[in-house]
Amino acid sequence: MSYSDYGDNDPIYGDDLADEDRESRPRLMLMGLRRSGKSSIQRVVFHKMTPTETLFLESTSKINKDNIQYVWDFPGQMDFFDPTFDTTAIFGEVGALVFVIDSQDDYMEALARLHSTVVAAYRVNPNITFEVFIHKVDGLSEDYKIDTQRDIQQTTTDELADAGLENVQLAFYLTSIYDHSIFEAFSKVIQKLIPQLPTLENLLNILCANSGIEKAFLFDVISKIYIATDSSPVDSQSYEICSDMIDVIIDISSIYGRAAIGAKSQGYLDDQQDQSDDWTHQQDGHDDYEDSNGGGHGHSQAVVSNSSRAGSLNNQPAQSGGNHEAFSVIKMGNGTVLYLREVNKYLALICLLRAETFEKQGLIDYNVHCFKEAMDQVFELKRAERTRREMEANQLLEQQQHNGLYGHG
Ligand SMILES: Nc1nc2c(ncn2[C@@H]2O[C@H](COP(=O)(O)OP(=O)(O)OP(=O)(O)O)[C@@H](O)[C@H]2O)c(=O)[nH]1
Repeated sequence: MSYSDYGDNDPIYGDDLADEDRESRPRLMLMGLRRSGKSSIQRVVFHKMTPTETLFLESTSKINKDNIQYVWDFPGQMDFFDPTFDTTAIFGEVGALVFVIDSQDDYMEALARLHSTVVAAYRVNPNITFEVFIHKVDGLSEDYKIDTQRDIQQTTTDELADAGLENVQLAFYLTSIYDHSIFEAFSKVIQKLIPQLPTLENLLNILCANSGIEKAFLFDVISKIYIATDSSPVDSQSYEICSDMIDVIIDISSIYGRAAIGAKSQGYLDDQQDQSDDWTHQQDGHDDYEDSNGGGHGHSQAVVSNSSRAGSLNNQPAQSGGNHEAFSVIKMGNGTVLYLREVNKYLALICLLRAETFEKQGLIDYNVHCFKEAMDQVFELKRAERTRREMEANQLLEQQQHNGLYGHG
């Protein structure tokens, strides 16, 4: 198993997903014209492919169901008006439909295709959330980006209104695989599909308010998508720095190992150590996480201190007992502190706070501990609910068998 694999487990719901739950997980569908960048997005976000490696991706010829991350990549040339295409089966189960538009190309054909896709999908399943990625914006100037987004947004909503679908909501994102924008956009898309989101946001709000934390993100460590954040506005820089912290911690763990990190190491990072934009991968067959080097964290003079007990953010297999306790603090030259604590095997809490606030570290540690307990309860409730449903189904079955026996008698 490579570091980038989740195995049969789920980053949000944990290790013990029932088959039924796995089936009913929200599906995310990537659609768009040929060469718009669908496979690249999937590979970069979920499989740690480097953006430059995507240059050699072959065209997708059949639906690529990425069961682990519940993302389906559709071939660009697929024609769902073909009578053999079962729209009910395809769109019926979908949570979000992400339509990718190549902004570096003439996008008129893509807009026509987007329109027909939305109309067809909405007819089958009005609960789908429609997300439009205006993609490959790395090649556009800032002004041109804004103009393109305005034009695409206007044309699409006008055409939908003309078709009598003014109630259909579309969200638009400017994305590129060459920076954080694709991860941020995916975070927002995934969050809409998590039923526990309001509870998680509330818990994060309470944590921030009681600990003087300025911003808190709950990250899926492997994909670096954040699945929840407190309700203060997200600025891209905060997201980027927290996302880069994951790279830093994984790098340091992989270089110095758990022993050194467990003994609370301290060191200085500077920009010079971070020349490479290239992410390299290692495998040891044990761990769930992928190593990555670099990632563009350009913040000079940061003091790093880590401690990790059985942490799966490092290169060692998690120890028995499930005590996932990777913990790390980075103090930056500008007086900001980054605080990371592993919540479970897949999720990490990363907070941004002022150095003065961090003087009360005991309070923050305690509040984070309470947050982790509350998180466990939220997902425990989901498991309990599932068990209850199973018991009810079994009882119903027994009842029916019982009645059947009487009927025959
Ligand atoms: N500049 C730039 N190029 C990108 C970006 N994303 C993807 N590409 C390039 O676009 C080309 C097509 O990408 P694919 O991922 O194969 O496109 P696709 O939509 O899956 O294509 P089909 O499988 O034919 O449907 C590749 O050469 C990628 O490197 C991006 O954000 N910026």
